Formats: sequence, structure tokens, C-alpha cells
Amino acid sequence: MIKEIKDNYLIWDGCDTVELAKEYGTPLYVVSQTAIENECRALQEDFIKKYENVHVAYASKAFNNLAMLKIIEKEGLGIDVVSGGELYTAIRAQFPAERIEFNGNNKSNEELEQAIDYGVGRLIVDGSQELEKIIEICRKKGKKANILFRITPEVEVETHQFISTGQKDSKFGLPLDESLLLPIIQQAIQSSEVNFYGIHFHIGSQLFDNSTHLKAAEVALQLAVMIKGKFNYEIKELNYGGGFGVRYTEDDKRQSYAYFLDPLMALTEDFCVQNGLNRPTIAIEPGRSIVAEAGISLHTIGSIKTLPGIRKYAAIDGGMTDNIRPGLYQATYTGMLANKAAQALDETVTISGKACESTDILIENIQVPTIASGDIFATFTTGAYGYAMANNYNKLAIPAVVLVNKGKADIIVKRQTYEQIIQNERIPESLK
Ligand SMILES: Cc1ncc(COP(=O)(O)O)c(C=O)c1O
Ligand SMILES: N[C@@H](CCCC[NH3+])C(=O)O
Repeated sequence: MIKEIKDNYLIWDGCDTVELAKEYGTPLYVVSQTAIENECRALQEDFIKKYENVHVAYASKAFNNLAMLKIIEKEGLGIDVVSGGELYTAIRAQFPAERIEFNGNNKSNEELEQAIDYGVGRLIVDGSQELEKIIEICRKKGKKANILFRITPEVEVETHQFISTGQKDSKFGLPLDESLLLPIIQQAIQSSEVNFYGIHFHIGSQLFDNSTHLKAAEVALQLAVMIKGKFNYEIKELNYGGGFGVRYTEDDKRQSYAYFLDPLMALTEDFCVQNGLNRPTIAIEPGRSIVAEAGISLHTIGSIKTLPGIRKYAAIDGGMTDNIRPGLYQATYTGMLANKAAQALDETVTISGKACESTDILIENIQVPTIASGDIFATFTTGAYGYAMANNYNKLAIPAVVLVNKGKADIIVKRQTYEQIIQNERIPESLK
């Protein structure tokens, strides 16, 4: 059990959250190593051990830092990175290069050189200009890169519009247009600077229905048949992306990995048999589902305001700076008072952040025990895209991250200091 309640306090992976708040201060991200490992092991059981010739690349954008990458490495998964900064972190964590995949719709020359120098396992190419750049860099360096092309499979997913990526009008990937796709695939096949591995898609995030992955897989498989027909070339790999939904509130009915992957693998195997293809390697790229539910955020309740006949606001010492998702996607969360965890819920409050934005509301109308300044509020499911999207708006410092594991706690990211926030600022001579 990751979450427990003992003596009226919330315990997270064996650690007393009220003690953690005291020791490390708030706002604080608390991430359970056990929960992350459980997710990795579920992927091992439901996918890696169950099927031959498959692999998982954790989409590290969800939560990218040295300690997290070490956990992922030890659990035997690969990673997906999307920037020089994420790749740099992976290099500093000594993450095995061959297990790294590099995504992104606008990789710079510097980023591509960094990736090719480190020898990343796969570059997921997002457009024809990028292929040209890769070929040129490989030629210059005398190296060969393994590439997949990201396509937009033109499926509409059921999720917030802002986190949907597989629709026709998308900045990501190559459109399903033969006049664009076929020449660049031919170029990749013929190039001696790249190994053309195959096709990649990622259709969106926080999905609960497996049907869109299935539709998209069929599109990618049809493309594999077309490539074989036109160029007598069998692709080696298909990457079906990530997007598996997690439980933020009771309305989210989380599905197992098997719910998504068993039908996907069955469809793939059947399709390949029927169309005379060797079944390619199948890769997936889950981010959120590996780390979201492992993480909670702790905040201290500060100012409390009652607007008669309207609502009661309780403000936390952070907000959209450490969790931008409610402001950005109207994302919903749930939480509890960590220091009153066993008490009756007897009032309804709205938890607001402290940023100077009206949209900085963490949770509207949540039931809590009688709330007071100084209480510790724990928000659940903040492990993914929380710390990862933290920012310095209003010059608030990025909180610390503590990794907890069966009663032991260790800091993995220190709290940012004000000095660090302004360390790159300069007063020009003309203003002195
Ligand atoms: C290319 C790519 N792969 C994987 C992911 C991970 O998605 P999720 O965190 O929903 O599993 C994303 C983000 O949506 C992505 O853009
Ligand atoms: N950051 C988003 C997901 C985007 C995933 C990347 N394509 C979220 O918090 O839901």
C-alpha cells in the first residue's frame, strides 16, 4: 500500500507526509519509488515478458531527472527524450545510449549532433527537413543513425483538445499524404547515413479507450504494407506511442496496460500474418502512467477567506507554478488534509494557488475537515507533468522533490533558491 492513514496523518510509501513537510518545507513533491517500480513491473508482465520483440521507452518529459532515469534504467526500460536538456540529463545519468529514443517536432542541429554523438538508439524524425539535417550530420561524423518517421494517423481521441496529437491538423509528425511520405521514406531507405527502422505515432494523452490506438495501429500497418509494395522493404519497428490514462479523480477509470496492449498486439500479429509481413518490433512510449500516481504534492494552507453565500477559499503556498495542469487543461485533482487524514469531512472549500492569476485554482469545491491555516494539503496524482512543467512565474521557487521508498526519504531535487532564480540576470552598465 503506497497510501496509508496512521494516527490521523497521511503516510506515503511508508513516510509520514506531515513530517516530510516539516523537514523539507512546502511546497514539496513526494514521489514513491515503490509505485514507479510497480508500474515498470506491470509493463514487464503485461508487455515485455508476454510478447517477444517489444520494448518500452518511458516518455521522460513526464518527470525527467537524474534519480528517475536511474530507476527506469534499473527497471530495464528505455527512455524517450524530446530536447537537448532531457538528453543532457540522460547523459549525466549515464543512461545507456542504445535505449534512448529522441522525439520532437523541431530538433535543432545542436540537439541532433548531441544525440548522434551520444549514439542514441533511435531518432524519431518529424519531417523532411529533419531527415536532411540528420543525413548531413551523419555524413560529417561518419556515423549512421537509426530512424523512424512519426506520422499523424488522423484519428480523433477523446481527451482534452490541448493534449491531442494524432489529428490531421497537428504540428507533430508527417501527414498521411503519399506525395510527401513516399519520397522521404524512399530517401531514408536509400541513404547510407541512416537505417530506416519504421513508423511512429503518438495520438494523445490521458486516454481510457483502446479503440483509437487500434485505429492508428491499423493506419501504420497499412503504411508498412505500402512501403513493402512500393520499395520491397519491410519495416523493422512500429512505435505506438503512449497516452494511457491515469486516475486523477474517481471519474477516471484507469485501465490496465493489458487492456490497451493485448488487442493492439493481437491486431498487429493478425494483420502481419494476413498481409505477409514479418511482425516488426513493437515499441510503446508511456510517460504519465508510469509516474503520475506515484507522486503527491504537499502545500501549507495559508490565507483562508469566506465569501458569504459564494464560497470559502483556502490558499496554498504554491499553485500553477508547481502544477499548471488545472490552469492549462482544466484538469481536475483530488486531495486531502494530510494532518487531519482521519477526520470527518465537514466543510467545502476551494483550494487556490498564490499566483496572480484568476485561473490559479487547484481544486474547486473539495470536502475537507474544518480547515485552518498551517494545515498540510496533499494533492494526489501529481507525479507526471507537475515538477516537469514547474515554472518561476511570479518568481516563485521550484519546489524540492523527495523520493520515498518503504519508509525512507531522500531528496532528489533540491528546492530552488531566490539566488538561483536570478542567477542569470545582469544589470547593464548603462543602468548602474
Ligand atoms: C511523442 C510522445 N510520446 C509519448 C508521450 C507520452 O504520453 P503519456 O504521458 O500520455 O503516456 C507523449 C506525450 O503526450 C508524446 O508526445
Ligand atoms: N503535459 C501534458 C501532456 C502532454 C504530453 C506531451 N505530448 C499534461 O500534463 O497532460
